[in-house]
Amino acid sequence: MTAYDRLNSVNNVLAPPSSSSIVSQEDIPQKPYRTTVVGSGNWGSTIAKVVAENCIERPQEFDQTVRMWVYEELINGEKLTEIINTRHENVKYLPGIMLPANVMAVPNIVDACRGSDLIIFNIPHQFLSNILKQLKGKIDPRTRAISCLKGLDVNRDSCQLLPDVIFHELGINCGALSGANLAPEVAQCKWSETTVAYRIPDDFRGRGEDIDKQVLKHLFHRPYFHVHVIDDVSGVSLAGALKNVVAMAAGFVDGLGWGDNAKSAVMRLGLREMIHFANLYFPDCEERTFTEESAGVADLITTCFGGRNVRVGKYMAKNKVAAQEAERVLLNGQSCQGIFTTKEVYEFLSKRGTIGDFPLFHVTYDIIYNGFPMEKLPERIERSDERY
Ligand SMILES: NC(=O)c1ccc[n+]([C@@H]2O[C@H](COP(=O)([O-])OP(=O)(O)OC[C@H]3O[C@@H](n4cnc5c(N)ncnc54)[C@H](O)[C@@H]3O)[C@@H](O)[C@H]2O)c1
Ligand SMILES: O=P(O)(O)OC[C@H](O)CO
Repeated sequence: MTAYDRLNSVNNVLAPPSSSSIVSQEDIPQKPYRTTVVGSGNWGSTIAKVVAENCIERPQEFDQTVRMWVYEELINGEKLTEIINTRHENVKYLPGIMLPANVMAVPNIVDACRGSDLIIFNIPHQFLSNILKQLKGKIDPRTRAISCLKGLDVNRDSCQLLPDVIFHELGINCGALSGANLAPEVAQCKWSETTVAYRIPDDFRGRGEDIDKQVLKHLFHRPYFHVHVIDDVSGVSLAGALKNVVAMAAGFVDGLGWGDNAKSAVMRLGLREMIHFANLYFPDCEERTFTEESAGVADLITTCFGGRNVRVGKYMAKNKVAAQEAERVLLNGQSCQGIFTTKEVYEFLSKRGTIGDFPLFHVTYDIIYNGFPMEKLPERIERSDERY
């Protein structure tokens, strides 16, 4: 039985080898590209599964083993890495889904990334700086990266997009993957789209020698996961981060039982503020990424209907509890990024004196962090809506 047959007998998700799997001689690397996924949460494990399926299908292009860095923890006395490597299931963060046997869980971050041609970062963004500290100085600068994170890096003086943070800390070119992608649906091979953004770096080594857009498409595209590759790394990253703030507000409206019209109003203004934020602070973003790509409006819609952020917001409204309590009760260790991003966005905009231009972002912050009554959300939006 080949590796291909073995994987398919478990997951039944592989496309039969076809002419579309054939790559031109020029694009076949001398040594198949090695890939690492840094992160093994709900989305980290799902992306590892997607990538591992493609590695099996494309043995000339990709090394068969996909290393997945796992933040080690004990589950009923057993190491999570051992569970994944023997039972091929991430029982804590993606239960009920078989991972391909070529996903190899690795507990040491440096070992997981050593010799990789492409590192796919996929962790909750509050852990990124610590991860990058451990990798700094240990990664070959010819390595390339993709960030699947949805978040921002805000400190006293700046707001940075996460692919830029990865580039600054590790010196490696980094693109982004983001879209309307609720992990449990993608993990079950339910059809969806995503956006991959990548800019070819100045030191590109050539076809068959380096990661390019075709390589990324071959690595991420599945019959159930359609990839559109574009250049706008900033737009893809920023949209993925800001939609989580809007989803929190959509959750409040859900929890208050205000209905779909109210939720649509929140989403409309949210999209407007996302684009306004991009225009003010990241003018290299393309507006059409927000309005036409899966990473933009489609992600906003899915996240406001079925994501963890909206569920946390809803639970807060229904049960009158703090965001962190809702996250703890609902998510079993998974992370609600909107709690962090709402604060980071508020702090950044306040320092620049522009928070008044962002009434939805502002009131969402006040509800989560200052106990502002969520029933008064419409007043805050209405008053400020005429400012731009
Ligand atoms: N889950 C989804 O549906 C989904 C879809 C698209 C994008 N995303 C984005 O992908 C990123 C990763 O999300 P996720 O769903 O995989 O994670 P998650 O919410 O499931 O978070 C849990 C992960 O955090 C890890 N972790 C816990 N403590 C840690 C520590 N101290 N240091 C490092 N790691 C630690 C856990 O091991 C686990 O892998 C986020 O930016 C998220 O917004 C998520
Ligand atoms: O579950 P959420 O709210 O973190 O959203 C997950 C994805 O970002 C949706 O695309």
